Amino acid sequence: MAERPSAVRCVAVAYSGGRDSTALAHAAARVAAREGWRVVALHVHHGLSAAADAWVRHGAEQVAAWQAEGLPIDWCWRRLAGRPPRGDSVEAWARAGRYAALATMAREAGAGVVLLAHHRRDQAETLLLQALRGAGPAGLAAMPRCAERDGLVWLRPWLHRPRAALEAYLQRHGLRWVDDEAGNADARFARNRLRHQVWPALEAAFPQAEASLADAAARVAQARAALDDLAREDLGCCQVPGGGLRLSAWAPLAPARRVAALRQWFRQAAGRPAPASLLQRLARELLDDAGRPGPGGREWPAPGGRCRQARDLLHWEAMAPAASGPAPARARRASAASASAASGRCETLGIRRAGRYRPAGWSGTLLVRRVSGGGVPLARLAALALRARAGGETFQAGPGRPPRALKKQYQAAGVAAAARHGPLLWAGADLLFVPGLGLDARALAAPGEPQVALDWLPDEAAG
Ligand SMILES: Nc1ncnc2c1ncn2[C@@H]1O[C@H](COP(=O)(O)OP(=O)(O)OP(=O)(O)O)[C@@H](O)[C@H]1O
Repeated sequence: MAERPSAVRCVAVAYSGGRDSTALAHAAARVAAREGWRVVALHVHHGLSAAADAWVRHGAEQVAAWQAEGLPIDWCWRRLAGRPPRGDSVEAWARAGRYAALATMAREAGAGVVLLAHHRRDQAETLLLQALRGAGPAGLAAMPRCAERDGLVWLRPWLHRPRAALEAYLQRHGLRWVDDEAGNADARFARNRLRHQVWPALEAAFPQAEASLADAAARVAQARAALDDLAREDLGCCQVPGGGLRLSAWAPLAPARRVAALRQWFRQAAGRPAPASLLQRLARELLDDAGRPGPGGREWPAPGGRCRQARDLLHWEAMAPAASGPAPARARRASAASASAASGRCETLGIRRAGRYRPAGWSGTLLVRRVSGGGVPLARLAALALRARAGGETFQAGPGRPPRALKKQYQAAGVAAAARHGPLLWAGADLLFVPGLGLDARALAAPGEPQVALDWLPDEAAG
């Protein structure tokens, strides 16, 4: 039999202890027993509910009971640190922390795939909630069955399965689960209101609601993929090397395609989705009444930075995020990044694949090579800021070594002054790469993550 890729030898299941992920963890462990894999059940304690300690105990006991039955399943859990910042959405904070913790645990366990227990009812609810928020195609496509993120494959194997099928599975195998009764009843959360106040009436009036809404989401997902392709093609015709958007090439597009190309451009440049209001403003304000690019020198603030028009080009300028929390190293890095930004020399570059890149404003070529170890995660290059040294930056030369001032690192490594020219590469407040020194050890990818090595070739050496 052909050797299985190592990524599937250990499969992780995001296991809340609730009904759906209990069924999924059990089913995955049974398949793993047949196929000779291992499963690791990953649980996140959000530190938000008084009952969360009991859920951890339940999970550990359940997994031990499955082990005693001979199922190849391990248990791993982590507690999130901190609290949601004042005024922020508790749900969004918990979701972001949960996915980050799941990714870390999966990598540590050597799993390349993480299974999530969402099913067809969850998908139908997601579509409705997105519609009620006024979402566009990206939101209405609801949850993808499969996504690659942080070097992991996130899979929802039961996304097309009716909720009733999961209930039948639980009954058939006599499985027990925990209910987050307080959390599920909390009417502050939109999903709970939908579940308790709307869904029973909806299903009584439209018995096919679950299936039809999930189908609709799948169709929107297809349409969205096609629109994204078109937007990428359009963008390809108006983007310049270095990432800027050439407005004279963008202006002749039909209005809806202009917005789609802008959305695509922003996502690539800023590494996050554009707020709908920003897209509307840009689409309205970038062109004058005659449909020509307006005068340059204008800027539009945006989350994480700003869009700036310089004559015929629209650029993205990333700003260092405000340091969250007391970590002094982070604060130092952030202030170095903003000092660097303040020095005025900042270009942006979005890299999605290996190749040679010539960023505008710098005399040289950035060489990006796929490597299997010792590289930086490719995903971190999606929105790079290229800056000159501004003083105050620190660089960590190797894992386990202390970060030290860049100047000291150059001296220690004996890098000649001439070889120090070139841009520092930043992702947000994190320094990734320094010409002459290489990758900062804090930016190194985890084993198995898609990663690349970087080299800066000044023009005389670029060839
Ligand atoms: N605390 C958690 N730890 C690990 N995985 C989780 C956690 N909460 C949710 N998940 C994963 O995300 C999926 C969807 O989350 P959701 O909040 O809908 O689940 P739940 O209602 O808490 O639990 P379940 O889906 O198991 O009934 C879960 O099925 C599970 O795979």
